[in-house]
Amino acid sequence: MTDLTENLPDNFRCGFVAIVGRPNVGKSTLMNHMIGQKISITSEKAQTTRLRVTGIETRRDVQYIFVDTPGFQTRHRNALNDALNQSVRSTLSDVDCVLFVLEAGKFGPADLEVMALLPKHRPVICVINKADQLKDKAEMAGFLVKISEAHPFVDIIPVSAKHGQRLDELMDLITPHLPVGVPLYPIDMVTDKNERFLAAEIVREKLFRYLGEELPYAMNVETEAFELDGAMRRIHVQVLVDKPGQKAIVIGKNGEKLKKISTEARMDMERLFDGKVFLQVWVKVKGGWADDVRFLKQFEL
Ligand SMILES: Nc1nc2c(ncn2[C@@H]2O[C@H](COP(=O)(O)OP(=O)(O)OP(=O)(O)O)[C@@H](O)[C@H]2O)c(=O)[nH]1
Repeated sequence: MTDLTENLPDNFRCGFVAIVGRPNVGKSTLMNHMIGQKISITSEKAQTTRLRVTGIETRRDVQYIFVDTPGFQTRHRNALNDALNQSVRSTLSDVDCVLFVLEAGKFGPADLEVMALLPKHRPVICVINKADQLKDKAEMAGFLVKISEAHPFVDIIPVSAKHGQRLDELMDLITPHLPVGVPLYPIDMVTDKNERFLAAEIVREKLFRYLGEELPYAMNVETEAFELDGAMRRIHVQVLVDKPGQKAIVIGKNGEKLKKISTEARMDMERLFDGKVFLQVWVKVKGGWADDVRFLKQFEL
């Protein structure tokens, strides 16, 4: 274990940073690039981030602890989305600095809804992402003026998360807002999420990849069991959907879709965990006739 306090500069800073913004503005991409490693999953489709993911980046005199929040939901009102919105609110009141992410040239009703959640007593930096998509410099200048009038941001910075542009500058803007103090995490740690969490994230990423537009909106993925059997990891991941029809879509004809998803997920897990994995993926309908019939399809891989 790394000694956290050895050779630390006196003015070392450490604090929590929340990343908020409407779905698809690039929050996950931004965090991944700032911590230099892929932890949180990204996708072309909106709403891929269901759980808060913490990324940690430690530099010579600062430790940033990033909290990636789910997209604020306005279109689909249900219990899950209400809970997600509540989680955004409570995250924002707990952190030292908030990054409010927008997409260059776009500032619509969904952005305003998120903006309404921004805390008054916390520093908020406006990050204008996808700056690479806006070729016209004059357009960016006008956009910056419009945004600066919308909220008392402590800073506004255009970046490109995908291309890693101006991210070091952004991190320098965050630093003074973090309190002086020792690092809360070991300096070589990039995430506090364990293998159990990562297993579900990997299955979720495959579901997004292979279901595309057919993806059931209210899907939830959880690791139900995670056991070490010698050097082998035995992992059970459960996919919860709303309706029996959605279950059939996830499984596919003759179970082929789920088999493909499970196989690829297992291979990724074996690479990530550096060992053999026995993976079972279960699809379950919540709240319907199938609630008690837990089992639908099971694959031994
Ligand atoms: N051109 C361009 N595309 C980007 C940039 N940053 C992110 N993207 C793309 O935007 C899409 C959404 O990115 P995500 O990081 O998944 O967005 P998110 O805000 O975390 O999305 P949710 O999980 O739905 O809230 C992906 O296709 C990214 O590749 C950027 O700087 N430039």
